[in-house]
Amino acid sequence: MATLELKSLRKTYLTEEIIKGISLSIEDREFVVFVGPSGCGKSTLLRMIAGLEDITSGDLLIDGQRVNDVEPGKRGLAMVFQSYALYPHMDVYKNMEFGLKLAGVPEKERSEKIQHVAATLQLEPYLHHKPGQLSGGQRQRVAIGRAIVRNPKVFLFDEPLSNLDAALRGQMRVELSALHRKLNATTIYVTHDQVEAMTMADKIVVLQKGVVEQIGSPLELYHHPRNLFVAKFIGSPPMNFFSAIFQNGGHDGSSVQLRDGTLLHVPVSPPDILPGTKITVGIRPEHVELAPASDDSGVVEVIERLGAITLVHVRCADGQIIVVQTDGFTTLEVDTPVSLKLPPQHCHLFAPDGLAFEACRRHPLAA
Ligand SMILES: Nc1ncnc2c1ncn2[C@@H]1O[C@H](COP(=O)(O)OP(=O)(O)OP(=O)(O)O)[C@@H](O)[C@H]1O
Repeated sequence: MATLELKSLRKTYLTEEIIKGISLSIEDREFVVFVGPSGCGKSTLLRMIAGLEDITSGDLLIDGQRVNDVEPGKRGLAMVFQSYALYPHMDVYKNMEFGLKLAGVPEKERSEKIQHVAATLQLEPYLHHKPGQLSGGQRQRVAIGRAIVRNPKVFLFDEPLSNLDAALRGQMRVELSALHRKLNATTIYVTHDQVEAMTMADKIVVLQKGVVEQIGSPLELYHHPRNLFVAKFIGSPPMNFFSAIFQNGGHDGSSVQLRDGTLLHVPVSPPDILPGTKITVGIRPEHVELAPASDDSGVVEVIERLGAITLVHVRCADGQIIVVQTDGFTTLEVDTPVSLKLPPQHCHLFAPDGLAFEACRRHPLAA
């Protein structure tokens, strides 16, 4: 059982503030992913939780106890690093045994734990191999096994899959999710890869420049991004954006005019902005509708056939490229003139400060 609470955590290196007052609660057994672009502070935040970095100000609570000054080994956490950090001269068994030995666990118990974890992670055939004789995925499993044998209250993962190739990353994502279900331990996972965040997390924390941009379930972030940053960061291929002019609005929605003159009435309530304000309309590739056209308002420039789906890149009259996701059977060809339709119920509106207009519709799964 482990809950964590971060209360206004701050971290300053010399004069530069890297973590700028982060507050969040992590529930028992939750799988929380910190995601954000390189340099946003996610590893620093994880290391502060692990006790590998001092906390400049704020409180860190584990199971309700303030642990700011508790040394790393006594926090009940285990961390898995991107670099695996295995001892090269020790075999797999000894790598997993090392921490247990230090903790004074008797030999019989050590052996039982290691055998059990090795079976869980399918590492039994490699127990007497050195790390240099293992593949990247196997090494990562050893690093995870070394964390598991210590039976920590909380697992911390710092970009554990980024040294693996794409296929292995996909496989390890599934394995880690299954492992989390089996171990049921609170987990904090750092990545810059939004696909990892979307596929593994119960809760995603999107960070930028040391502040939290949004916290929510994967689908909440996908369907209801709080601002332009989250809308751009979550989703692959990313959301399309158009500039538009806000006309007027009320409780039932907002009227906006696109650059080509099209009027849209989008069912989201406007913030306090004036008619004539320049805003941004966003729509995901799977929501844009394509139709054959006789004029040259849009032309298919590139077609990416991915099997089950096809991504159609359309060049609009103003030169902007819009990506449209269609099914795998589309007969469209490059250079075909097409028109784009933006169903208003799927449009997101963002005010000049980047904040999303208040959503008055909810996606059924984005609780
Ligand atoms: N020991 C340090 N001294 C000074 N600045 C540091 C130190 N460690 C990290 N930083 C700075 O803090 C910022 C956040 O770094 P951090 O490693 O937490 O980012 P990140 O989001 O994990 O990035 P990445 O995905 O590239 O690992 C960066 O600008 C980095 O240069």
